[in-house]
Amino acid sequence: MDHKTLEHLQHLDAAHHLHPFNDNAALAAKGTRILTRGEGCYVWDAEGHKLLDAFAGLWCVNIGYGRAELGDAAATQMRTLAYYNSFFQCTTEPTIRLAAEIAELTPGDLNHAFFTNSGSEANDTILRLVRHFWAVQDQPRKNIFIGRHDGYHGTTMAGASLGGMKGMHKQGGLPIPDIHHIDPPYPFGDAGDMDPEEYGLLAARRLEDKILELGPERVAAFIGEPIMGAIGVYIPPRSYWPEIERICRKYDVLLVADEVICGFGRTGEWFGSQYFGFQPDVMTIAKGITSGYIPLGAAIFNDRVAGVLAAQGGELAHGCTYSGHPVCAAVALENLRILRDERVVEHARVDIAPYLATRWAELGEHRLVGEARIAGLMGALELVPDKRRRGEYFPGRGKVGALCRDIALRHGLILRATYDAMLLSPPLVITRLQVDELFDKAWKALDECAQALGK
Ligand SMILES: Cc1ncc(COP(=O)(O)O)c(CNc2cccc(C(=O)O)c2)c1O
Repeated sequence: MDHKTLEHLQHLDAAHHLHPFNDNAALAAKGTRILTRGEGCYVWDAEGHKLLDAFAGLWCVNIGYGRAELGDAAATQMRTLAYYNSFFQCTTEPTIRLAAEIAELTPGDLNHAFFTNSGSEANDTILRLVRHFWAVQDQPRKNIFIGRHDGYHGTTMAGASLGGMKGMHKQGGLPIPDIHHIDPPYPFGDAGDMDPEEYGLLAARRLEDKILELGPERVAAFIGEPIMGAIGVYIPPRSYWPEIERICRKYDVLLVADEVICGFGRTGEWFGSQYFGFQPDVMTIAKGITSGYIPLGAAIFNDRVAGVLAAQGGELAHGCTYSGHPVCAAVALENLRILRDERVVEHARVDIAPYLATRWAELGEHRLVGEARIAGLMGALELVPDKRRRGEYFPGRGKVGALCRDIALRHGLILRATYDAMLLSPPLVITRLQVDELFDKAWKALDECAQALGK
């Protein structure tokens, strides 16, 4: 793109486009980066920079960029039937086939899919339908949801309320009533010298304390990300989720796994609940179901919940115009075919994840890194002022993360920064050679960042 066109587009963007999760005034002054092309694990911007996208867009481009088969699937469906709804006792073939495929892929008896446009809407859906599930069984007061502080479940009123991000609650008077939070499992910042598995049990038992505080007869469900992504890839000890599941079963609290990030291979298993060995009653998905090529989300219910809603729930007063959109469903089916036929998840688990873990641990040797943690193909590097003093952060938490992210970009590497943690989430199709390239660029960025800090 020539410079004149780029400047003109940046001007139009500043004048007319409100970016999500951005300081739009600062961005308008700086001018937005414009991405123009993607291929495999790389994207190019309008100035011709080739960038290794170690964040897969936004946790989502699992099969990598440039897979024309998905565009072909969209075009074919669009030409045949670009849209029809699932409202008036009807639907479309790709929608049916996708619901059946999800039932096959998800663990246990998660056999019933309600389609949405996003992960946020999927979490809105489970809040409404789980409350309805208890109400039609004469327990309308069993309507409280428990989530985690710092959890992320989306940006809608319900999604942001189920999440525990205080900055989001401040904007819009959240959380909405009857949503409570417990502290998350964050070993690096919270476990001190505790044995990791002991810490996992301690963190899980916060849920039992909260249920007993509120009264089991009031608590409808617990929602959590198997690994908390947006806050900084908080990987719980192995003991955490089985204990959460035991507590939920003990008090008949539904267990909701938010698999928007962890789903479709991110951990090396198809789902994060399989990685940690627990069975959700309800699951929400988005991102990897289409590898980000087209918007799609879904709330998946087990036979118990779907059975009660069908038998006693009457007409479900809930749905979006595009629930089960045929073009989105057709693209998702092609995405899942590639994941399955090319054994992307298995290859990621068996070959790439172990190699990535080795190289990621080497980055943990850097003088700026307090902890390098990883599970499957999602990880974090905690940047600290002194790696010998655990739990001590840089002043103005987040500034160093932003600096390191910007330096990495100059080296042609995209990593996300949350506070002073550098987050990793590459396409699942990343090769060993590209992992080496990621390592080299990340090491250079850490060195330059350390030098800028006088370390
Ligand atoms: C666990 C989880 N649940 C729900 C959502 C909401 O999905 P939608 O965005 O499709 O409504 C998400 C989304 N995850 C998300 C969204 C935006 C930014 C970042 C970040 O890490 O900066 C992460 C997510 O990570």
